[in-house]
Amino acid sequence: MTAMTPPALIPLTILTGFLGSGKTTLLNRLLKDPALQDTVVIMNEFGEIGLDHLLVETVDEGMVLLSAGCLCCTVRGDLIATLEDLLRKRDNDRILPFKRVIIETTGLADPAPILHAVLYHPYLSLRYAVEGVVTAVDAVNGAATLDAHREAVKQAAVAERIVITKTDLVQDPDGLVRLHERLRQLNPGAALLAADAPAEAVVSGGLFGLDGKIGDVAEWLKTEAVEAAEHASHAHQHGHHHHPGQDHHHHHDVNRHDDRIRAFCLTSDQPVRQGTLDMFLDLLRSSQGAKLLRVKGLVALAEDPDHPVVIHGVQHVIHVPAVLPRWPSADRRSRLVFIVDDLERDTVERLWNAFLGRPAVDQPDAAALSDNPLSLRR
Ligand SMILES: Nc1nc2c(ncn2[C@@H]2O[C@H](COP(=O)(O)OP(=O)(O)OP(=O)(O)O)[C@@H](O)[C@H]2O)c(=O)[nH]1
Repeated sequence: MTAMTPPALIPLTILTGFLGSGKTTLLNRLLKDPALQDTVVIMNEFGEIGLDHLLVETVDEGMVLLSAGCLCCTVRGDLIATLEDLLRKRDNDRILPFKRVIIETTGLADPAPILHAVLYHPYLSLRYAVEGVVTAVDAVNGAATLDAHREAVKQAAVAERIVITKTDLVQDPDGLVRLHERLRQLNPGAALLAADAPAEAVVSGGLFGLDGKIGDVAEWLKTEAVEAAEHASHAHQHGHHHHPGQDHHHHHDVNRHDDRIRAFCLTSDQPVRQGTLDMFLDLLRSSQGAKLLRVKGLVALAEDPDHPVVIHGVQHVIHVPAVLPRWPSADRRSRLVFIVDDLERDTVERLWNAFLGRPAVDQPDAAALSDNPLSLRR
């Protein structure tokens, strides 16, 4: 290998889910699957996984080898330090050249900062390819947990994939259908998987493939699903308007936590100038950063419309991880998918329209907004 060859990216999956949602049980199954050989699992403490029957040997303090060829380590210092330490040991041949990392978060963790820490670390981002967030949701207690804990709602909202666990214990099939609907509404872009889904389906699906090449961007973006959910929710609200009192239980399902989190998609048929896009994203993240749980996009730049740029953001950082050699499909609209917390679609849309030079009547234009971003606040 010459110094010029960048090392292959190591896929990294963040596994989250509320306390008792079944993360560890899921992980235990995944680690026995030959498809996930040479995986490193990072967790908070070994006690969690019930390793005894899988344990082969202790490799190092805080690191053990499991029978299926996986390494398991605990977080030492912070997560960044642990991920750096793993790379160092791997590069020095002190541990097997692991091919994948799974981070199991504690049940109360907000996965966004973890994602943020890895995605935007100057060195880690060159070595690890984030495959996304997988959230375990309990089929029996999931709805009650979402009602009671905002953290659980956020975990489901930012997931790329949601695994529904404990379906074998379900006694109310309608309740399970409602849970599915609720999760679809909360996070229309996420794949909903059964607890026995193939290991590969649970851990993979990120923007980058194992070879470090860009993967299926349309699959990653899920624009259609987000747009369809928006239309459905719009029609639903209008339906309610005209028929008050009908379909009442449906509304009761959607509580305040869910209501504050939204997924929506903004598009432009016209290519966007690079400077305009930069200013839009900059203003958005500086004024609303904490509320941006995820931002994903594919944008045609006016300067080079044949090579769309991929946009990825978590909270205050939005970046361009890749420029594509071509459009993934005939749909050449620029599109940005947002998952936001406590932020109105309208606020973001007005900003987007203003920068695209299509302000609605009585709305400030881009120049006015750049001078005074606060004018967006209602
Ligand atoms: N019947 C059944 N029980 C399950 C399933 N998944 C998990 N459980 C049980 O649910 C309980 C909690 O599961 P864990 O896997 O420990 O959940 P966790 O999310 O790791 O829990 P914490 O680490 O405490 O946050 C355990 O008693 C599991 O045996 C499932 O699919 N079916």
